[in-house]
Amino acid sequence: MSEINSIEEARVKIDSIDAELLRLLNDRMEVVKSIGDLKRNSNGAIYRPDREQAIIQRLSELTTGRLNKKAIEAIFLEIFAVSRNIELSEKVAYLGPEGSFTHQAAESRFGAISEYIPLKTIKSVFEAVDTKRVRFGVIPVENNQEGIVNDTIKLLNSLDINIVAELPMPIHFTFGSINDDLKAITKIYSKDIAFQQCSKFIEEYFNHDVELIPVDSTSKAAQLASEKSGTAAICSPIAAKLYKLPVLFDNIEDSADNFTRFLIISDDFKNNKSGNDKTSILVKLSSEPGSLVNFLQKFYDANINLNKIESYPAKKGKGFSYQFLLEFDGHFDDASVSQLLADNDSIKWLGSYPKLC
Ligand SMILES: O=C(O)C(=O)C[C@]1(C(=O)O)C=C[C@@H](O)C=C1
Repeated sequence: MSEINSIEEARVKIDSIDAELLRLLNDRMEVVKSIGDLKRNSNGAIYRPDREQAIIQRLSELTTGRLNKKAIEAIFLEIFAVSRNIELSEKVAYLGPEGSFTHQAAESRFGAISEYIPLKTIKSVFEAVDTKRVRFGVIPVENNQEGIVNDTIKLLNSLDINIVAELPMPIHFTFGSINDDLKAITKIYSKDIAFQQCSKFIEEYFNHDVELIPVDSTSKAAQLASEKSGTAAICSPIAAKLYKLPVLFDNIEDSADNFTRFLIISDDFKNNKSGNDKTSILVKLSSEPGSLVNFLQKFYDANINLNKIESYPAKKGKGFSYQFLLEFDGHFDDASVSQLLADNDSIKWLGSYPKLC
């Protein structure tokens, strides 16, 4: 690229490149529209995380300039979200309220312009998907500090719903207030758990008396703090944005590795192989000596790498049997995986999807 000597000169260049980018993006969207028409005729799914991952992977291998995989992913996830809306606007339900971390996770995948429906419980998200009121649902499945979300597993077990994709997301809290002088703040709103997870920040930054007021959600906290001087909220970045609450500090949590894994769910959904996939299953095993060992032996024999195993007591008649959530490398369409899952009534396949964590 030729040398640039002034900001004005750089901006002329940027304007011309942007015009070219816009022309190319419009060309892309024409092709996307045709794919949408073809999918409508064949009743195909609009959202294909396997294809999106393959595109990002291909471009990351192709890149020679300043854009690394993370940057390519950030740009292209928004392009895909716009593409999907051009193909067909699909409704997405998530565990609300608006401004929750699940909302943030949903937006990170479905983009800013999708139609979102916040619902009060994980069960209502599953039901909205099950009754086809929405095409996709977004719910949390585990947090590295709090463990697995039992409701999610219970509902995956009882309904015919599949996992379409996983969304690992670091959980960062922000501190927002309409006062920029911390001494003026006498009340902080948030959820109990957020106070616990940000206790060092509160201790270090507030040596005067401050009242910690627990509310139902961090979005509610952001709303209250946006309305009243002398108050503040500990909330998600998206909640602060939603209620136009000025952010004074980002990432105020004690532990840098607070991390939640969300799932995107849909009914009757099967991804194609992306080349780096994970499969989740639920399996019921009788409580006899060796039943778990015998089952796990099959994974060893088939050379399949296990990522997770969690147990749940499952009530059955008078006694108890045991149910396990297993996650392992591979896709349903891999011969080794399909053989392992074949003809086994005690296994429920939950989904095969691109592995992101
Ligand atoms: O390839 C497809 O199936 C498309 O619909 C196109 C496209 C894209 O924009 O590239 C859009 C949505 C899908 O999730 C995957 C890819």
